[in-house]
Amino acid sequence: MQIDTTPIPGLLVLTPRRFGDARGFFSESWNRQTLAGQGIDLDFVQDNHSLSARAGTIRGLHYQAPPHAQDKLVRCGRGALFDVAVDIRRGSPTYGQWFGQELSAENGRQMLIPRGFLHGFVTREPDTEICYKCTDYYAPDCDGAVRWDSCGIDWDLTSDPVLSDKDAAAIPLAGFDSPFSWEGAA
Ligand SMILES: Cc1cn([C@H]2C[C@H](O)[C@@H](COP(=O)(O)OP(=O)(O)O[C@H]3O[C@H](C)C(=O)[C@H](O)[C@H]3O)O2)c(=O)[nH]c1=O
Repeated sequence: MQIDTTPIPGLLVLTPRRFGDARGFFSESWNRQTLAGQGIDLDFVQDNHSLSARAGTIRGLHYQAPPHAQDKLVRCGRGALFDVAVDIRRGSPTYGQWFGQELSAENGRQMLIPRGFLHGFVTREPDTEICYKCTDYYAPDCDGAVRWDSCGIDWDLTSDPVLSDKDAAAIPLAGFDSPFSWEGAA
């Protein structure tokens, strides 16, 4: 597994090795033992999968607050998307900074997003599917959202995004009272 750092501490891009042959390829998209040997030991308990029919669909920016904060390992199963994480760990030297990465079925890249980040993505193709593992279960009472257009993210949109009502009504990052701190405490 190739592990690349990003300008934001803790936020990583993982690229599994692909074993190609005449049929196509095989890759291990996650192996806990292998990654623990590379210093990444996460216990995923839930696997999520969503399909977005239209290119230009934005889902996010979401977080799940403590005590049910989630680390996420995100990949694109079909199509292509631009995956974004925003650091909202109070006291972090990169608080409010964002990083984005093109994830596609073709490039096989994954984003490893620690708890303490907002997560969102915009689809680049129709019928794009995202699959991501989480280290805690869905907890609706801890679910939160920040406006997609309030963090200075360059989404590279060519038209208005497709949004859920929840995302369209989300609060801006300015004035947001983050439940996360740099030391990882709630
Ligand atoms: C997240 C989640 C949702 N749901 C149900 C609740 C709703 O009835 C329905 C759609 O939920 P939502 O509109 O929040 O889905 P997304 O807009 O794709 O939200 C996700 O997208 C961003 C990018 C994320 O990183 C989060 O995992 C998550 O917030 O699925 C569940 O049953 N379990 C879950 O874990």
